[in-house]
Amino acid sequence: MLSNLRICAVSHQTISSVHINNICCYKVRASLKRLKPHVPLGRNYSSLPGLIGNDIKSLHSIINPPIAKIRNIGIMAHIDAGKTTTTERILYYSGYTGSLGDVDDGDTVTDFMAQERERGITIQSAAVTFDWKGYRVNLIDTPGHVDFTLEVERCLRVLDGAVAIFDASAGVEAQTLTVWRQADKHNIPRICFLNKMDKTGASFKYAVESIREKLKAKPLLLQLPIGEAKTFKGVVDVVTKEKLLWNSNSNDGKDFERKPLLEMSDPELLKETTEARNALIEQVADLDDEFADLVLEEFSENFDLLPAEKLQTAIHRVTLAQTAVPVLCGSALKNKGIQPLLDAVTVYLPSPEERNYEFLQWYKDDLCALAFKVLHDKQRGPLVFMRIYSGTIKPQLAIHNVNGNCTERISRLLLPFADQHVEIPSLTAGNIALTVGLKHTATGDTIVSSKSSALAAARRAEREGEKKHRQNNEAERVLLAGVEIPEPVFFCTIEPPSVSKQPDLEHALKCLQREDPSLKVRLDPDSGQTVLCGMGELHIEIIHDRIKREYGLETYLGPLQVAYRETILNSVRATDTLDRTLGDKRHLVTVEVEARPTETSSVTPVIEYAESISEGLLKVSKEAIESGIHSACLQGPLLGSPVQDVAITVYSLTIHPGTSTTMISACVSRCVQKALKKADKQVLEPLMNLEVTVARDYLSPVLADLAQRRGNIQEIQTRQDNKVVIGFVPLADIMETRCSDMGKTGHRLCASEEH
Ligand SMILES: Nc1nc2c(ncn2[C@@H]2O[C@H](COP(=O)(O)OP(=O)(O)OP(=O)(O)O)[C@@H](O)[C@H]2O)c(=O)[nH]1
Repeated sequence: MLSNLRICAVSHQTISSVHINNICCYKVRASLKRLKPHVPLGRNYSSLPGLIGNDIKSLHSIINPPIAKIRNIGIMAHIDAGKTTTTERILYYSGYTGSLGDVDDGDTVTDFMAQERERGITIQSAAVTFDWKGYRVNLIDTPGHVDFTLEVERCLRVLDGAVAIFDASAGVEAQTLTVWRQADKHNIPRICFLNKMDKTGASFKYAVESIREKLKAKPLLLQLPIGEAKTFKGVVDVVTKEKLLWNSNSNDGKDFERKPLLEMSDPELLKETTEARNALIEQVADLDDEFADLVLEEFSENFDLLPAEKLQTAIHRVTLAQTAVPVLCGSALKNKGIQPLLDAVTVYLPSPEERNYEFLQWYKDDLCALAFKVLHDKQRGPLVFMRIYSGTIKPQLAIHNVNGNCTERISRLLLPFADQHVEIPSLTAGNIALTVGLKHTATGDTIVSSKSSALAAARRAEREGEKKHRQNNEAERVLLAGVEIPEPVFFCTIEPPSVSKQPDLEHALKCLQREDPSLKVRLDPDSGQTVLCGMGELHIEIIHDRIKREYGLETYLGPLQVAYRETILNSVRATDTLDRTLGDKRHLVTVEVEARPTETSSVTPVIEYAESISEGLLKVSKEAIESGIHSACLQGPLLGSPVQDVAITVYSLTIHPGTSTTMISACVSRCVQKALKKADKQVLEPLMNLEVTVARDYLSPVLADLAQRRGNIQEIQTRQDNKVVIGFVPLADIMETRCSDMGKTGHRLCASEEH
C-alpha cells in the first residue's frame, strides 16, 4: 500500500490517556533470524610502506600536508540517497581502491561492519583519508537512518565542510531536512550533489526547486545535466562552459572527455549554458560585494570575458559564508559526475584554517583535539578518532583529557583507512587521527597536552572576555562543545544466557556505550533486570547482534516498549517525616516540598530551595536531597515512567543530629513522590515525524490508515506522479507498521514497498 515510508523522532507529546496494554510488542529476535552467518569483523594494521602499495607517494606527503590543502568533509543525506556508493567511487577514482565496491554486493570499503555489509546500510560512520589532485581529503561517510542520527551529529561536529547527497528523483526527503538542520547548527559549509540522475523519474529541476523551497537555501547551479533518467550521459560545467561526457563503453567511468561547448556542434546547449552562467554570475554578485565590484568594473559589458577562476573564488567565499550552496549532479551507480564532485570539494569547501574556531586563539600552538568516535578492538583495546584543531599528536605522547580530568598516554598513532590503519609518526593541526592506548577517553572529550595547558587556555579565554565560558570550574571553560545526546524512545530488557555471564554482559554494554552515547543502560529497580534504551528498533537490534558477534554472548531481549514519560499539570505541596531508630541511633527528618510544572522542557527535575533554608544547608545534605529528588522522578506515579518538565522546591527541612544522608534522601524521595501523586498528571509519548510517498490512487486508504493510528496530517504534497503525506504519528501506533516494513523488506525501516 505505502510506496515509501519515512519516520523520524521529534518529541514527546502530551496525550490525554494511554492504554499501556495496547503497546504492540515486537520480538527483535524474530528478524535476527534472517541474518547471514557470522562474518568476522577483522581490522588490519599495517605499517606505512606495505599498506596502500604503489599508491603511496612519500611518507611526508602522507603524514602532514599543508593545512591549506586539507579538506575535512562529511557526506550526509537521507537513507539510500547513495552516500556509500558515491564514497566508493570517490575512493576508486582517488586511487585508494583498486576496484569498485558495491553496496548491493556487500563489498564496500566504508561499510566495513558485518551488519553493514549484510544489510547494505551504513551504521557507523567511517573515516577515510585519501589524496585528490594534491589535496588531502579526510572523508566521513555517515549513516542516513534515523536511528543513527547521533552518529551523524558527532561527525558533523568535527567537519569543515559537507557534501549533501540527494536522490534526484525525490529531492529533499525527511532525513535530509534533519541532517541539513544539524549542519546548520554546526555552521558547516555545504555543496549539494543530485545523485541518481540515471534513475527513472530523476528531475534536476524538481530536485533544485525542493532545495530552494524545503531547505530555504539558494542553489548555485554549477552544472546542468545532459539528458535525464535513461538518457543521462554527462554534465555541462556552467562555470567553464565545457561539456563532460562519460564514455559509455568504459565500465568504471574513469575515462571521460571534457570539451568546450561550441556554437557549431552544440548551439542549443551553449545557449542554455550561457544563460545559466550569466544567471550564476548575477546571483553570486548579489551575495558577494567584492565579486560585484569586479563584475561591475571590468565585465559588466560581457560576462563571457569573466575568467572561470574569478567566479570560482567568489563561489568559494559564498559557500564559506553559507549564503548559498553550489549544486552539482551525476550518477554514482553509473560512474558519472564523481570526479567533478571531487574537484568541487577541493575548490569550494574550506580548509581547516578558513574555519573560524574561536577556541583556537586560547591554545595558540598547544595541542587541542576533540575525540569524536570510539571503537573497541579486541586486540588493541579502544581506538579513539580525534580531530586535531591545534598542535601535534605523536605516539607515546601523554595527553590530558579535560572532561575526564585525567592524563593518559597514546601508544600508537594511525591514519584511518576504513578497516585498514596506517601507522604514522606524527600528525598536525587540521587532520583526523586514530589513536591507540587511550583507555578513559570517550566520545565528545576535549584533549589537550597537559592540565597546565588547559588552565593557561582557560585564563586566556577569561582575559579575552569569553563570558559564556566563565563557569565554576576553570577547566570547564575550555571544553569544546560536546554532542547533544537525544533521549531514547524505545527500551527492552536484556538478559545474559546464564547468571555467570552477567559480568561479561556488563562489560560488553560498557564498551558499546562508550562507542555509542545514544545507547542507555539502566537497572530496573523492581525486577533488577538490565534495561537497554535506544533510538529505535534497528538500533537495539544492531546492539543485540553486536553483543553476539563481537562479545560472543547470546543474550535474550524482552519485548520492545515505547519509552513514555510523565508530567504534572499543577503545583502541589507535600510534607513528610521519617523517624527511624537503627541500633542506638535515631534518624529523624521532616521535609516540605512543592512540585510544579516547568514552562520550558527539561528532562531532569529543576531543583530550587526556599531562601530560609538555602543558606545553612551543608553540601552533603544538599547532595542527599538532590539524590532523593532525582530518584523520585525516575518512576512517575502513573506508569512508572520518568517524570519530566517538573520543578521541585524544598521549602523546609529539619534534620535531627546524627541522621544519615541515606535517610535524608529516602525521606525527600518519599515526600516528592507524595507530591507527584497528589498533582494532576499526564502521560507524554514520543511522536514520530512521518513522510509517506504514495501513488495518487492509494492516497485515501493511506489517509484513513493514518487517521486510525491517531496521525496528525500537516501537509500533502505532489511529487511527480506521487502524493507525499507529511505529518506526525505516535510511535506506539506505528510500531506494527515499522515491524511489517522490516518483515517485507528484510531490514529497512524506510524501505520502498510495492503496493
Ligand atoms: N539508479 C541509481 N541507483 C543508485 C545510485 N547510487 C546509489 N544507488 C543505489 O541506491 C541504493 C542505496 O545506495 P547506498 O550507497 O547504500 O546509499 P546510502 O545513502 O549510503 O544508504 P545508507 O548508508 O543506508 O544511508 C543502492 O541499491 C545503490 O545501488 C545512482 O546513482 N543511481
